[in-house]
Amino acid sequence: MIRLDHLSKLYSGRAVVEDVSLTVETGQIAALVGTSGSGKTTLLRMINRLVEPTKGRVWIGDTDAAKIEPHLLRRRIGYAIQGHGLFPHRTVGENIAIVPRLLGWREAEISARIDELMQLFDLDPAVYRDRLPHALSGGQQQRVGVARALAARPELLLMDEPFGALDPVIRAKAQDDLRAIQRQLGTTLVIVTHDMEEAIQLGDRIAVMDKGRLLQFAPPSEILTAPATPFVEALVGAAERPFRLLSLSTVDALREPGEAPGTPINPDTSLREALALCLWEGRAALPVSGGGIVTLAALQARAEGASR
Ligand SMILES: Nc1ncnc2c1ncn2[C@@H]1O[C@H](COP(=O)(O)OP(=O)(O)OP(=O)(O)O)[C@@H](O)[C@H]1O
Repeated sequence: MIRLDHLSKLYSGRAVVEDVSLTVETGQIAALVGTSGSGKTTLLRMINRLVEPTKGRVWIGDTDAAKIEPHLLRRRIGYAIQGHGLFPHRTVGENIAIVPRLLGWREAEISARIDELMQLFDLDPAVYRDRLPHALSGGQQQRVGVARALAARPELLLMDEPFGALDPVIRAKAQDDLRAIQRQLGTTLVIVTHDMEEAIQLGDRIAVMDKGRLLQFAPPSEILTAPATPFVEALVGAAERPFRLLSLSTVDALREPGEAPGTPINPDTSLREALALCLWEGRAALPVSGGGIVTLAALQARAEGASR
């Protein structure tokens, strides 16, 4: 668990983060969103003391972060940034090994960990381990950046726009991979993003920031259906809200008994995709593999939850 307790940062008397309190439970993902300059990066960096808070405290479990030497704290907390920040003259394997080495792991253990992470991120160690970062694609470099941040099995991972530079297809894949790996490892994750879709897709909770203040901290469905302020509503995008709400659940959630013609769709299909299929193909219901149907009426009723 990580708890931010009345955290503020002032530069020359001006608050860029103002009195922010929030708790991220162990194994959950919190996504920080907000306009440029709203204080997201500053807030994130106060967690690992790359920026020292002016007021307030950061609790990592029962430990007050202010009581740990910053360099020791940063070995416990993974940190991945846009543009990955890999050392260009060290191989992929050496990059991943940096924190385990600082922590004094045995070489055999480090080597096994490099292979394990590379496989987890779909990078064949036999091919990529001894390459320099420039001999990898941007998406691969980004994955190495995240693997490196996870190398020492941190309880907490901080990510600042980690997928900002990736094209939309690779980005979607990277998000899926991150979510799967995070679930598997049980890591607590705080991620800064400009992208509301990404926040909705990844966040168990979304923190919306504006001018240094936290406007709302709630699960995506609540941010979509009950935005706390007009600003949150605008950021979520009134026109897209029904679709974003539908993207949160799968067909399984609305499956009902019945039969419908056509090729059955997978129960893991998102409600958003199911609605698109109904509309494009002019159908009132779709069959679901394994039995049952999902109806256009049920999809519309669910989407209307967003505009209430
Ligand atoms: N070291 C610093 N000295 C003075 N002002 C700073 C410093 N670091 C950040 N700021 C100011 O604090 C405000 C918040 O910056 P921050 O980078 O936290 O915002 P952000 O929400 O992450 O923005 P972006 O999405 O553009 O990265 C900005 O107005 C920025 O200019």
